[in-house]
Amino acid sequence: MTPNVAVNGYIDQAAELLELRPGVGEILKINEREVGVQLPLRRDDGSLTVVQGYRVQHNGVRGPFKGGLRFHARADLNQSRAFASLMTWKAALLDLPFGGAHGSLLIDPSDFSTAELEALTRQYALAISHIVGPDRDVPAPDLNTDARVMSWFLDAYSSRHGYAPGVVTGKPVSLGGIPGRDAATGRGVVHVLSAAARRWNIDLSAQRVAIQGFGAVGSWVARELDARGVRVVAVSDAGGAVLNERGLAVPALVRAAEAGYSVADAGVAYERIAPAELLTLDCDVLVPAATGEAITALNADLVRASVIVEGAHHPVTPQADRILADRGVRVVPDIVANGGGLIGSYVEWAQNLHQYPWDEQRFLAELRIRLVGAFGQVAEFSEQHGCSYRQAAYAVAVERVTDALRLRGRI
Ligand SMILES: NC(=O)c1ccc[n+]([C@@H]2O[C@H](COP(=O)([O-])OP(=O)(O)OC[C@H]3O[C@@H](n4cnc5c(N)ncnc54)[C@H](O)[C@@H]3O)[C@@H](O)[C@H]2O)c1
Repeated sequence: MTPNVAVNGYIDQAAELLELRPGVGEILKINEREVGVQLPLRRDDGSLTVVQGYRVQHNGVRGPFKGGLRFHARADLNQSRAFASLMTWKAALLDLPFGGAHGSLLIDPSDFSTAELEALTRQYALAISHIVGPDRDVPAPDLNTDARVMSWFLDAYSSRHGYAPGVVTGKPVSLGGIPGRDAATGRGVVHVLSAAARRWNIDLSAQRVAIQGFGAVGSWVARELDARGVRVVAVSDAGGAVLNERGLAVPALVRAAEAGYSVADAGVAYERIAPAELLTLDCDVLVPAATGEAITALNADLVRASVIVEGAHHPVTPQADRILADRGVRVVPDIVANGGGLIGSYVEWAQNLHQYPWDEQRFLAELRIRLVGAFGQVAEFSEQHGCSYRQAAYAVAVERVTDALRLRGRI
């Protein structure tokens, strides 16, 4: 099942829970705009090539579109459709004034020089400059894109439209980015896990946590848990996985990852396990923070954690979701759990619009308040309607977007 089909299935469930009138569910699934661009590039060796790019804008009734831009050879339009829709629901759930968007350039960035990537980014920015802007659509880094790519995008856009730092987020701090953004998603996952533990009367300090993925999200989940004295017993990355029942020395693993090593080669005497094994370890809390569709119908029966907090996008397939629900495993869905990055984008965009910088402490407070608030709303809806947290999260979000559509007279 593609992520797009999965997200549309969740919208159908929300429409049913909210008893929306026929036809509304279909309107919630369509994209307002899908733009394809073909970018000719003269390569460093003088040869010519053409690169395909997309920008998908899902639903903008609650604010400008917002969403990632990725460079990936296997990125496609369907993937962008799913991520754009997911972003609409995440923004609505967190009550941020954005709609969802997503874009991609279909390249393997390792095949291109820095100068070629810069030229492509600038061309892409100009090719879609009529549909982006601080009050239209605000791209952000995603897979294989970063603050440098956002700076090129900002510069190309500004050359045509004037100074507009709010056209992208995820910028360097000196160009209007915010300190603390890198850590926001991982820290946010831990705020949500803490709120869940409080609600379910779980003593977090007694839990054993396993984290799949040790990148921007997973490593910050580990750091934040470690700082709170919670035992991280296993972590993995694409190169391997390590386990220690007594708890891993997170700072040593972070140092190894920052130096470019796998956690499995960190030089610490831990038991090595296969990365796939981490998902079915004997632990209390599992944080999938690497790839989509990590937990499927094939391994959901084997998961031994009693709580899963989705750090990655769509790490649990709908079939796996049903198996886990039947087994009583609690799943905190991605649209609330990994919303910290989007809150960071919102704060960056807001400070760019006002030209009034936020300090890190103010941002961190906003992060906690919004995530804990959204988690509470999801939990209440779930308890009132006897539905899963995922169904509740989508229902709360769908209700907000539907309200905006109704008030604007569109439905
Ligand atoms: N960075 C953010 O702010 C953010 C926000 C929301 C959601 N997400 C999602 O979270 C996930 C992780 O994002 P990130 O920014 O940390 O990416 P990243 O590229 O920084 O890190 C990914 C990590 O996963 C590891 N990995 C890859 N395949 C693996 C496998 N099969 N088994 C174990 N580990 C594996 C990589 O080695 C790396 O450690 C993605 O799904 C992303 O879309 C990220």
